[in-house]
Amino acid sequence: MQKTRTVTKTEHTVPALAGTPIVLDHVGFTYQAADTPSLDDVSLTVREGEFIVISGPSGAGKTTLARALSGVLVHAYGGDLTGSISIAGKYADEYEDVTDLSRQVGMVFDDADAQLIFTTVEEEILTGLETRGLSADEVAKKLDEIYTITCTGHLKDRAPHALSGGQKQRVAMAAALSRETPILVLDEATSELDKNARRQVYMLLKSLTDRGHSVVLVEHMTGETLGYATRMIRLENGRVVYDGEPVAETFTCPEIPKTSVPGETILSAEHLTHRFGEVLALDDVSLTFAKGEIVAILGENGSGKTTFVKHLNGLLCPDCGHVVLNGEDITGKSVSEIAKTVGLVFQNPDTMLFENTCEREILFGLKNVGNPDPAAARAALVAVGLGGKAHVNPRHLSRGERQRLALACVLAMDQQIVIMDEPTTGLDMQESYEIMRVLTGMRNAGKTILMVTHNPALAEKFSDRIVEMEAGHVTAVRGGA
Ligand SMILES: Nc1ncnc2c1ncn2[C@@H]1O[C@H](COP(=O)(O)OP(=O)(O)OP(=O)(O)O)[C@@H](O)[C@H]1O
Ligand SMILES: Nc1ncnc2c1ncn2[C@@H]1O[C@H](COP(=O)(O)OP(=O)(O)OP(=O)(O)O)[C@@H](O)[C@H]1O
Repeated sequence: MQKTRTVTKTEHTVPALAGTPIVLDHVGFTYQAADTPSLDDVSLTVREGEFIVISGPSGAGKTTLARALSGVLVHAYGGDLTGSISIAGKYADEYEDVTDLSRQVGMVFDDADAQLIFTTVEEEILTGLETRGLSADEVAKKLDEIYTITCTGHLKDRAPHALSGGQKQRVAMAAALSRETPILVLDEATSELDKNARRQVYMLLKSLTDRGHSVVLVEHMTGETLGYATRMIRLENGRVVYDGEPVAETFTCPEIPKTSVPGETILSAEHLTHRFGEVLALDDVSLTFAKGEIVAILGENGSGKTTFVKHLNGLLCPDCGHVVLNGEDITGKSVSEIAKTVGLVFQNPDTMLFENTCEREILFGLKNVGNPDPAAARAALVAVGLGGKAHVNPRHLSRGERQRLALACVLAMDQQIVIMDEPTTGLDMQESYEIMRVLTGMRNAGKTILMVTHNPALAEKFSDRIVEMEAGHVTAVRGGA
């Protein structure tokens, strides 16, 4: 039977202390569509000048905690809420709405697309600055500073929706920073940034906390935040299991034997060139891929990685050059024709999930290749650790769970070539290793795996070759593990 629930007002169990940025007192939350709580009796106080990093496995409740800390849980989500949330001296339900909250709390969530609404990058950033009552000179100076810090100046006249994934994240971050709110809550807001950009963001956040701002950052690459964060909170099953000094988290990297050697060439890209208007995204790129190998593609944001892989399954057609699959020129063929052999998991899994249960999601793809076998769908869910979620709506999964569901969809289709655009986004190191275990098993069975990643350590450890890209060019191809 369907339960009906609404958000209850937060209980005013502790005084909303003026001068204390955030206080959660015994907060519990169960989403309307869920049976178990996503937050369970969480109490914590965020003080001025703190830089808190929140870690935990996917589905632990980190995003839900970020929504509670920023107050949006009270104003934008249906469910059962217990305990009290106070922000900058007021209870969360005393704010009128999310806009009212946003004067105190800057929020950046992992889905940059949903946050970028203006027609140019400059407008996204200026809008925040203009809310602050600065003079025209001050606005111009701040704008320059933000461009420099977030490396977005060269994108200022571009349309935000037509940027690369990491470029969008940089702009969403720049827009939030421009408001200089006393509190910043960032939920996996650096997940698609290259390593250099991530470090720049951490440095910037540290400088804000040195000036008294409070920062809460949900992050899987916790090791990279050491030296910047002042406190670490680890969540598991909706509960705080660690709250203290930042520490290096330990993960066990599986030793997976390599039982195959790369075989004959299965796929080649020949002199691919692609322009988006003025932007030369790919410039004469040639690469070949063999049966039974894992190839990692690395490169800074906007270097052309996604554009390249979209040519390999027919999503993009080159201006010049060819794609050859199993000896046949497939340039210009449709995605559905190529899908029998080549599977692609997008950078943002949400763009490929639209059914109302996880099992149906996988069966949809299987129908397209003429094999709608529920047993194959279940086996794929088990392989990615979602065995218990067959009947759950994909929209009710956490980001990391959705990422794993997208992988299950291609796993079930059993294609010869699997391309994954950032397969471990939204996953912690342990879960990333588990994904690599699945991919390595496929490689050992003779399949070809291409993965775009911003995690050089994962690439070194698990790939047979590493391709490096820069400004639309391949700059290096070298051996991996
Ligand atoms: N809108 C929703 N409706 C129902 N259940 C939800 C909803 N959003 C999240 N959940 C469930 O709440 C639990 C916690 O999700 P949450 O997104 O907070 O986890 P997370 O730790 O941020 O995970 P990730 O690292 O994968 O993003 C998950 O089991 C998820 O399936
Ligand atoms: N639809 C589009 N319209 C215009 N320009 C685009 C479009 N998609 C990508 N670009 C531009 O093409 C270049 C390459 O983008 P691409 O998405 O391939 O980079 P990427 O290496 O995958 O980056 P990231 O690591 O940020 O995901 C970037 O300058 C980007 O702004």
